[in-house]
Amino acid sequence: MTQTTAADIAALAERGVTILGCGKMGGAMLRGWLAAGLPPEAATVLDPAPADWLRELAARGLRLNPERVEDAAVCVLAVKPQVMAKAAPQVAHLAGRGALFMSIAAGTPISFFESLFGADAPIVRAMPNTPAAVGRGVTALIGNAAATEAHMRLAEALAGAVGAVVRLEAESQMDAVTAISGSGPAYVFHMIEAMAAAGRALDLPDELAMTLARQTVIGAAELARRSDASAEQLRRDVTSPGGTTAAALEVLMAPDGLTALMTRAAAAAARRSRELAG
Ligand SMILES: NC(=O)c1ccc[n+]([C@@H]2O[C@H](COP(=O)([O-])OP(=O)(O)OC[C@H]3O[C@@H](n4cnc5c(N)ncnc54)[C@H](O)[C@@H]3O)[C@@H](O)[C@H]2O)c1
Ligand code: PRO
Repeated sequence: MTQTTAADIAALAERGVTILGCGKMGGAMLRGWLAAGLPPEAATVLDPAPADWLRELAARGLRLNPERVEDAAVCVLAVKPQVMAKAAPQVAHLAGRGALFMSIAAGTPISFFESLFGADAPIVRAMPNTPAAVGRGVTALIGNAAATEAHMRLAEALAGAVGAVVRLEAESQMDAVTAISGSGPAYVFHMIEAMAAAGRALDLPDELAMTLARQTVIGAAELARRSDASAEQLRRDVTSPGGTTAAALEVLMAPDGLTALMTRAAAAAARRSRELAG
């Protein structure tokens, strides 16, 4: 894991960061960088349908859809995998300026970007997640052969400004990473929905069921964050022998319970990630 320093952000601010596609994920990362001290004028956004908050930031110095981007320390590629081939050529010239390319697109392999930008261009493939918007993301990354240790540190500085960072040993791990941490926040949000639905099935009113489910997930996550105890120990701490939790866990931890279901779900996500590679 890497910690981002104010000096890292200052270095990025010098040559700027360009974001190609600033929707949910690119936007979440940009929010985190701005909160970490990146000045708006150091950010350039290329997006044909920018959100209102980006237009507002443009009034405070952010460069929005300039005719041409002259330079960037880092160019973040954050469009959907399906539009990458159409969108990425507009920043290909930055390879000649020594920019580091950082793709967050699911499924899209480094080789795809090498064919666009050249194998000499430093390219980092990263998989962040949306809690980056509140500085609680986790990003896994790996570089191509042209990415030096300095490039990797730069990518880690950017990702580290919005949460934890892990370096992968092989690009082949990326499909599994995407299935666990990239898509994972959606599983947790669905857990809130599922718990609320279970509460309604037990005759709780809608709003009360949702409040209890949401606050329970928030509280459990915060406890997991602050505690040194393992997830297993934290689970045991809730579970009185012969009590209510034990009764529920007998269902959830059955051979066809949550682990089996989660394993199937993550396998489906990893399969889809491999398919997106084309
Ligand atoms: N959403 C997530 O949780 C998440 C997590 C990790 C990685 N990713 C990856 O991030 C990328 C973006 O996903 P998202 O969820 O933010 O999607 P999104 O649709 O919210 O954002 C994509 C943005 O790209 C813009 N765009 C479309 N065509 C463009 C073009 N030609 N040039 C520039 N911009 C263009 C769109 O206007 C939009 O704002 C995807 O590749 C996805 O795999 C997403
Ligand atoms: N969102 C993207 C998707 O669903 C990638 C991980 C999270 O494809």
